Amino acid sequence: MKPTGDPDPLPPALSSIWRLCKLGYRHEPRMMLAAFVLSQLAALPDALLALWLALLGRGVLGHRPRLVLAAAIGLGATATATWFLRTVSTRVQRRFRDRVTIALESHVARLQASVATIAHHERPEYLDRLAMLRDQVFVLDHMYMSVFETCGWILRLGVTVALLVSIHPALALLAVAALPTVVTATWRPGVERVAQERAAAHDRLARHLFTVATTAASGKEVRVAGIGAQLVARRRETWGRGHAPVAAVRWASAAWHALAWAVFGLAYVGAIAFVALGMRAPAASVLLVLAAGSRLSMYVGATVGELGFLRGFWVYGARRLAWLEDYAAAAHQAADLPAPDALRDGIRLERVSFAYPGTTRLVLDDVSLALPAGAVVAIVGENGAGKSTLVKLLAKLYEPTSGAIYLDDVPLARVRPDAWRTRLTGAFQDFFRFELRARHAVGLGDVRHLDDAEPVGRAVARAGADDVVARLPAGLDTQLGAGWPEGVDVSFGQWQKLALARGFMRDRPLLLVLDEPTAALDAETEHALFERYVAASRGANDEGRVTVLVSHRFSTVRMADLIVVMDGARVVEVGSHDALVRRGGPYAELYGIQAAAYR
Ligand SMILES: Nc1ncnc2c1ncn2[C@@H]1O[C@H](COP(=O)(O)OP(=O)(O)OP(=O)(O)O)[C@@H](O)[C@H]1O
Repeated sequence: MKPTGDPDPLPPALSSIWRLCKLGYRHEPRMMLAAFVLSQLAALPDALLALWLALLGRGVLGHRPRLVLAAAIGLGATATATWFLRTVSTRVQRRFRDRVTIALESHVARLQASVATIAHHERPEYLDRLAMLRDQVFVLDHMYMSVFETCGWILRLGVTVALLVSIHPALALLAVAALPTVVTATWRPGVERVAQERAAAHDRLARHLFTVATTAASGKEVRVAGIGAQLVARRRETWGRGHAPVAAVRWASAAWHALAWAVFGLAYVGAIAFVALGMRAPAASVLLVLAAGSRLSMYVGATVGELGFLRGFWVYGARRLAWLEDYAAAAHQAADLPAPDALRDGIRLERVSFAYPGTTRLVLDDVSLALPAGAVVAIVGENGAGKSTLVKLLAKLYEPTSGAIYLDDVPLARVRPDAWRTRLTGAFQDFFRFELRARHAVGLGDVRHLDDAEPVGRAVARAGADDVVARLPAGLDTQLGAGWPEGVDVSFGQWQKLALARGFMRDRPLLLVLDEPTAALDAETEHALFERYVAASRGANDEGRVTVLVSHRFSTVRMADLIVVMDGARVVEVGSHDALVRRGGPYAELYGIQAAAYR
């Protein structure tokens, strides 16, 4: 299974449920066993109620006081045992669910984070699956209860059918008459789910519009543009468009289900007539058929209801989870090598082409390139030329569609993503604002040193972010983000400097990627920063670290050892600043335009 291929089918239902059960058992073996056994025990007394009623009838009609007493004691004990076992079972189940929910949530979060590429964050069909799984994970613990309940109902059903067969074997047909309800109940959730999944894209859009209309991040632009009312109206319309077909499917499936219940109702009346008039059975037997038959309808209803619930909701949650497990495992399987300790020759791209998952347009087209060990390489080109994409491929956030990247002679595709990530660091133009204490917002760049003052201070200095920290009321201990108690907001440029510091946390990376991390800073600050950084990079760099810098500012770019010029998904020129200027090609032209603007 290739992470960037067609959307993989979901794994089969039964094996997914079994995997989820094993997962629960691995985390909470004793609680799970106790919850299961208690739920089955709680089911038994209830199923025997019909038997006590029949005995009671026989005792009363036959004037047998002992039988009446035994049946009355049996009825009393059943009621008490039902209440007691249900109470204990509910408590144990609640504890089991609380614990297993935490385990499941952590499992899903770990799986998502462990998927090396970010393709699954960008493909609509995967996003829909993940969105549904994220919603369901908080309630996936109910699936265990649903499985236990189903077993309990089947147990009750078995006991009840046995009681009916003890009167006449043909009465087992009453259970057969309930089959149409089983069919419709298992069919309904499937068709409803398909309709719901079709509406998932509308749901996601509706939720996105709601977030845009209500959150602080977009608040300023929404108000200035005055689009609040339109956003609300579009949200309502999107939601309606997604849900009208779902409602239609629900009505149709409900009609079929009602028809199936009518079939069972007729069979029930027929069974009573058969025993009372056809067999001329004693009144106690008729009583048993009446009680057991009515219970049978309840048990069949509950079993199919639970099965339907299991199938319609929990099974798909379990299947999505199993899919995510397989997806994460497949992404890891292909990569079995450790990251190299040092680069001897450098990083090589051989005929690399790339189209974003779910699209066919090549945004990198047959790119071959050598990034020498120890070099500072700048990538330049117009907007959309493919610079950031190239950086993302080097960071193994995506795999090339064709061609390969090599670290010396080791294919990057074979290097374990987690191992490669420990040897690379970087800062991106679309950095994330971690609203934590400033120390942690920087320290996250190397979690091993999250709380170490010295490495954090060094990274702040390297990024030239001392001035940002100096202005924070409590220095590195300041909470960032105005939405938090005592939190402060900082400017975009200040956020960017902190993100840059985060990128400088790792001490000896093999690859440092700087994808326009200073776009919000003025040209002079950027220039000074890189001058310092390039000098440091050319100094102690035994590991052959390659620095890749994407920038639109030629005053910075010219400092690089090697400049790669990209245009329309292709590399059009490679060389040093002087060589490229002498050559008089696209680089010289772009440089000339920018230099003239500054004169
Ligand atoms: N996640 C994505 N899915 C689909 N297409 C994408 C995605 N990200 C980028 N693209 C497309 O890939 C092409 C190259 O984008 P890329 O971000 O690599 O360009 P760039 O040279 O870094 O541009 P800029 O200078 O504006 O940052 C663009 O046409 C862009 O629209």
